[in-house]
Amino acid sequence: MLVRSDFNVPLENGKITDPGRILASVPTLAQLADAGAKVIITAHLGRPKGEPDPALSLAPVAARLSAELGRNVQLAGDVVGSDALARAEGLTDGDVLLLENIRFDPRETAKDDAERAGLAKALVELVGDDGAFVSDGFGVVHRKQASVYDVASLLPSYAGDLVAAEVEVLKRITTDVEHPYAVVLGGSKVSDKLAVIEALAPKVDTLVIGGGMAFTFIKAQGSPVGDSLLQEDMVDTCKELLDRFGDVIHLPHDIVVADEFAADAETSIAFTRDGFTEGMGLDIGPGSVERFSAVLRSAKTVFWNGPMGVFEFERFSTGTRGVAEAIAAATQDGAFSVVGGGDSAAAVRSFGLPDDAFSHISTGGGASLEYLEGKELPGLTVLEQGA
Ligand SMILES: Nc1ncnc2c1ncn2[C@@H]1O[C@H](COP(=O)(O)OP(=O)(O)O)[C@@H](O)[C@H]1O
Ligand SMILES: O=C(OP(=O)(O)O)[C@H](O)COP(=O)(O)O
Repeated sequence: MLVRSDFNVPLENGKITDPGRILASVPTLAQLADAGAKVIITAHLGRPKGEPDPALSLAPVAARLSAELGRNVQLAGDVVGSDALARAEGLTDGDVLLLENIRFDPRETAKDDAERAGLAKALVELVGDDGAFVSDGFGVVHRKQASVYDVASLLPSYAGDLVAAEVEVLKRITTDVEHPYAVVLGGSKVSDKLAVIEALAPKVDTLVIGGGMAFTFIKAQGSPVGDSLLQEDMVDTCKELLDRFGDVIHLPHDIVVADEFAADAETSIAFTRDGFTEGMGLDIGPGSVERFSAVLRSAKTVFWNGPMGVFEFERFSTGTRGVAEAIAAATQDGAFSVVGGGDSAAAVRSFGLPDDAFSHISTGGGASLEYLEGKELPGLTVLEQGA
C-alpha cells in the first residue's frame, strides 16, 4: 500500500516544534498497518521553491511516527533508490516504511509530465502492481506532483480519512454559510493567496489581511514599506482588488517595524497611512489587533489562514495571538471556525490554545484556500477519476 502523507512540520535544529500533521496522519496509517498492509509512505519536508535542503531528512519524523504508531517505522536512505527497494522487498505484513524526503527527487515537482510519470512508476514498482494508493496528505492535494497526482492514475486510488474529513469541513464553509462571515489571511505565501481574495471577497462580510502579504497591499495604497516582504509584481493587482473590494478588505492601520529580522530586533510602531522607509514590518500593530479582534468576535463563520506576523519570534507574535484569541472567543459564542495551514496551526498551539478552541484545525493552508477559491485540486480530482 502506497500512502501519501504530509509531514511538512516546523523544525528547529532538527526538533519538531509542532507535530500536528504527524498526529493527523496517524489514524489512517494505524488503520492500514493494523489491518496487515505493508505500508510505504511518501512525504516531503520543505518549501516548493528553491533547491531542496539536503539537511531536511525525514529522520525526526520517522522517530516521532514510530512513537505515535507504537511500531517501528523504518526510514529509507533514499527515495526510490537501492535502499528503498531493498527495504520494500523485505517488508512483511503490518510493516511501515517511510521513504526519504520525496522532494530530494527533482522529478517529484517537475513540470514535465513524463519526468513525473517516471518517478510515479518507480514508486509503483516499490509497492507492486497489485498495490493501491491512499492519498492522505491533505496539505499537498493542490500540488500536481508525482507522489500526489501521477501515482493515482497508475494504481486504484482512495482518499484517506484525513483527506475525507478535511473536504467535509470545507464543504460546510462553501455552502449555506452563516453570516457574518470573516476570512483572515496572512503569512508569507503572497502569490498563493491573492487569487483567493478575488474569489472570496464577494462572498464574505469581512476580509482581514495581515502578515507578510499585507505589505503588497499597503504599497498599493501608496505608502512605503521599507524592507518588508513585498511582491512588487503584484502591486497593481492589489490596487485593483482594493478598488473593487475596499468595502470588505480590512488592512492593518499600524505596524510593528523591526530594524532587522531577529528575535531581539529594535522595534517601533508605524502608521500604515504614513508608511516607513527603513526596517521591516514583522507584526500588525496594537491598534490593528484591537480592531481585527472586535470584528472577528462578532463573526458567525471564520476561516483563518496565515499568521499576522513572524510569530516564531515572541516579540512579533502579539498580532497572531490576538487574532487567535478573538476567533476562539467567537467559537465559544457559537461561531464555526476553521484554522488552516501548517504555520497557523503551529502558531495557535504555541500559544497554548487547545485544539478544541476552534471548530476545525486544517492541515492544509494552500490546499484549503484553493478549495475555497473553487479551483480544481489535482490530487482530489485524480482520486475521483481513478478510485
Ligand atoms: N510580516 C511578515 N514578514 C515576514 N514573514 C512573515 C510576516 N508575517 C508572517 N510571516 C511568516 O509567514 C510564515 C507563514 O506563512 P504561510 O506559509 O503562508 O502560512 P501557512 O503555513 O499558515 O499557510 C511564518 O513563518 C511567518 O513567520
Ligand atoms: O506546508 C504546506 O502547505 P501550507 O503551508 O499551505 O499549509 C504543505 O506541506 C504544502 O507544502 P508546499 O507549499 O511546499 O507545497
